[in-house]
Amino acid sequence: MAELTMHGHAAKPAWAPVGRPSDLSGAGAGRAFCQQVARLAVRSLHAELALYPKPGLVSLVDNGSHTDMDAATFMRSMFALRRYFLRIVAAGMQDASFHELKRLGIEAEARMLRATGGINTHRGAIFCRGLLCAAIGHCRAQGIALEPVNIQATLLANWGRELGAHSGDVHAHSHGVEARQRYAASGAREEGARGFPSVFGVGLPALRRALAAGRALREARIDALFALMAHISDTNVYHRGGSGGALAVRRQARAFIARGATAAPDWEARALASHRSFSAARLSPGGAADLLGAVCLLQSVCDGAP
Ligand SMILES: CC(C)(COP(=O)(O)OP(=O)(O)OC[C@H]1O[C@@H](n2cnc3c(N)ncnc32)[C@H](O[C@H]2O[C@H](COP(=O)(O)OP(=O)(O)OP(=O)(O)O)[C@@H](O)[C@H]2O)[C@@H]1O)[C@@H](O)C(=O)NCCC(=O)NCCS
Ligand SMILES: Nc1ncnc2[nH]cnc12
Repeated sequence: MAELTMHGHAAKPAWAPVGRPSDLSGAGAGRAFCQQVARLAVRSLHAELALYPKPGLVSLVDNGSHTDMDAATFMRSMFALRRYFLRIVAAGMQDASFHELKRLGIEAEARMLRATGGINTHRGAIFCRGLLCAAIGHCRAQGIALEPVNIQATLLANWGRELGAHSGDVHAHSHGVEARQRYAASGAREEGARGFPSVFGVGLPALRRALAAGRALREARIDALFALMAHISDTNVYHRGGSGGALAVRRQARAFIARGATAAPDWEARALASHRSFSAARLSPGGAADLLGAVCLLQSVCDGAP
């Protein structure tokens, strides 16, 4: 979205800078900004879903490792989250407390589960992208340039302390909790507590590098996904494949990257081979998929990408 290209405020936004939080309740510039970021957040959910091939993951082409959800399930979830993103950008603009963001996140999870008939499509996305939206809103309200480094710093400065202490009170028996207990694996909570270093320090740089090297957006997103798979501790992978599965995911992703990722002429065949082998083993890097979507959101907000 061209209007959101605001590196260091160099490009002119299509609306006046937001000065007053009261704009949010009316049809003013604040509301327009919230709507646009919410649209980009939903679009980032779609970008992640539409990307193919993604090892073991659901796309518009097939269901990968999943028997209980398909692209239609994700689309229903996506539409159910529109208002959440709008509200959480607005909350960030209005200096909301962590407690308020968490309340919005929990409410959004309930809406997602209603829309999908109880299937967890986007819990990780609700958490990570919700916090990013709040930080983007806060930056905007404070006149801080929408650059990745500022968004991450804003996230940590405003909600980092509570994120660090965010423990078992939401889902005491989640797959993430189980992975932590059984395998000492970190997951979404640890990512959040550190300001999503995998998004800012791994996924986004991989995507930008691929684009700078002249590759298309699709290839750049594949590179970002494999970079994330090689790097993160994905509790969804631990839940389905244990430590052996987690090791296999990292190894395959590293091998893909070592061969040049999407710069290699046969990258698509190798990504497809990973997709088939993950699907056969029921492995699903859902955490990496969520973080890839967050990368797509940041790229559209900070770089003005589609
Ligand atoms: C902090 C919470 C988000 C919860 O975290 P917790 O540690 O309790 O873990 P989970 O409940 O398991 O959910 C975490 C989801 O985050 C994704 N994820 C995994 N690893 C990482 C990672 N390293 N970094 C970032 N994100 C990660 C992952 O989401 C994807 O997996 C989903 C499928 O998961 P699951 O249902 O476990 O597995 P299935 O394969 O469906 O299992 P079967 O039943 O088929 O066997 C997939 O859809 C992706 O979304 C994890 O699921 C949370 O508790 C919390 O606080 N929430 C409310 C507050 C909130 O959102 N606030 C926002 C603003 S503060
Ligand atoms: N495309 C996808 N397939 C499976 N799990 C996911 N979690 C987030 N995106 C996903």
